[in-house]
Amino acid sequence: MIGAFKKIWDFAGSERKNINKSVAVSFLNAVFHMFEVGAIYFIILALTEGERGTQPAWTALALMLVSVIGCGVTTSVSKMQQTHAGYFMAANERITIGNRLKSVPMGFFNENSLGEVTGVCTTVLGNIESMVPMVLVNILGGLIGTVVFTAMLLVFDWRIGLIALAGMLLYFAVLSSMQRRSAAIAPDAQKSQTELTAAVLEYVQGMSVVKSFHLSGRGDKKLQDALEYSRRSNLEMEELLTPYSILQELILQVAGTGMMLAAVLCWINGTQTLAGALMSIVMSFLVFGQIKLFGMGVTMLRLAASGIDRTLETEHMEQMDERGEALSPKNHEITFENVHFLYENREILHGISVTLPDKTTTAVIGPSGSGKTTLVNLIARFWDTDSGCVKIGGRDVRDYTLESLMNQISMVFQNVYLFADTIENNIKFGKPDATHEQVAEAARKACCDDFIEALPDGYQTVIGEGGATLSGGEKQRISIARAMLKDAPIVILDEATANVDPENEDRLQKAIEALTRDKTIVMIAHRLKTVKNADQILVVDDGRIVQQGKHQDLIGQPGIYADFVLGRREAAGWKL
Ligand SMILES: Nc1ncnc2c1ncn2[C@@H]1O[C@H](COP(=O)(O)OP(=O)(O)OP(=O)(O)O)[C@@H](O)[C@H]1O
Repeated sequence: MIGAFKKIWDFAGSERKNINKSVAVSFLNAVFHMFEVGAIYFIILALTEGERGTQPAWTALALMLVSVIGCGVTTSVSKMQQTHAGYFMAANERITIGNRLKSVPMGFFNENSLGEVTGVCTTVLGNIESMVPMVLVNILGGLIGTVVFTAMLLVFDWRIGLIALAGMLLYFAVLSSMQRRSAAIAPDAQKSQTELTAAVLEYVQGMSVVKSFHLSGRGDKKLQDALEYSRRSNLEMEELLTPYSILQELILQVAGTGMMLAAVLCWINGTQTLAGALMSIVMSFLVFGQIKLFGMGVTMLRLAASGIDRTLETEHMEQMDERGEALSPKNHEITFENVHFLYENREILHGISVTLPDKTTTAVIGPSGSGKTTLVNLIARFWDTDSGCVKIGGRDVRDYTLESLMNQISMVFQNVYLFADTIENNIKFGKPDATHEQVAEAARKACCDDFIEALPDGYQTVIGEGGATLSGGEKQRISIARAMLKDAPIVILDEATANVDPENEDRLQKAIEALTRDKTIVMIAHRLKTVKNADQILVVDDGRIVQQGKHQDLIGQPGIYADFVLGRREAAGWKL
């Protein structure tokens, strides 16, 4: 238990002071509860000793008032501190995880870990948020209450106090055995929760495929398995805990009944006054109420601790080596020096060496799966090379901090992701301090101002998650406006052709031309026109650059390029 406490304490970080305050205030709360006991004692005394008059009632009333007001104030202050501590503890951890995610290699997301991280950020941290501060207050408050009431009972009548003590020790013994056994399965219960979140997430994201293939019932096998796993592990937990809970309740009932019987017997044989006997009976209820509070806290402590373990596991995500400095190179020439790259154990790029001169356009072409995307993604350190290096302005990309590297690069993907936020904020994403005028200017250059202004709320229109409420071409142009506003000296572009109608395509082309003026451009090109106009064409095949040069050089050579252009070879996604 000490270990679990320490875990929570370490995890609380800067929120420790609020937890401290909350515990201190709940100690005060226990003190105010004592006033209640005092009030009951005065009343019992007055009733049993035949004291007439209103004095005992007034004293009891005064004590009750102090107790009620004190308890009310301390409970609300303690709850506020708990809510604050819980909320910020979880929020800070979510931010830490978010920051770490920015510098994990993209391979991390390959292994299906995204659902797991989502599960931790939602379910697990949600539990920690609501549970952790309450756990500490319950345990400490319950322990203090138990010790104080037992001590009072022992002073009051040691025989009845001993029965309470025996009941308490038995209760603790059962609790500790329950803890040991539940420790073994609590991590499994946590794991089943995160797996369920991951499965639900994947199911919802893939809903269009599920629907189009009429797969409901079969296509959701993963979800069914996750539900079954969650059901099984929760049931297992309940099956384990229920007998213990019954046994604990039984012990308290038997000890309580024993205390009552002892109180009556002591009164009958004249070794205890009637007031003393009645008071012992009242105290038996109070002391066991505090023990229950403690027991509940300890049960939750185990769950909270394993939730923290699960959360901390995500902090072990592989981080990209961050030895970099904040650099801003004078020129933006990109060089690949003998680059080898592997996905897991499969080598995809086999010793690529090439230079992309400053302020020129390089078109990368090649068959599907040849390694084009992998190659350009190495520039932005989506991955790190396995040997060799990529340089910008003569410096290895690993010499840059991720932030200063990303300041040099704008990326426009085919699959645009827009956030469920206003159009203005989506455009401002790469430059949050941009003014509205700058946003509108970027939108104008990206040829998307007309459709934005036609929307009822213009730039303040909130778009659906992933840009769901916009057409493919509109999303593309917003992402170009975003890159335009960022105005980075290197632009990496996956030229969009799919699902864009001719009118949109024309606008899209104009937007791209505006974006790429005077920049170093690397473009995975799909349009012959773009390829023809490029300063340099790289033909990638099976992870190697097999041809390099301008259109007029390559068209005359036998090889993939001429085959593509002259239609002798299938050119997926090309618009010739
Ligand atoms: N994240 C990944 N994990 C493992 N293998 C991958 C990953 N991404 C791509 N690959 C593999 O690496 C090879 C090169 O993929 P890449 O996406 O770079 O090709 P591409 O030329 O861009 O293809 P396309 O034109 O179809 O987009 C392919 O065989 C692909 O299966």
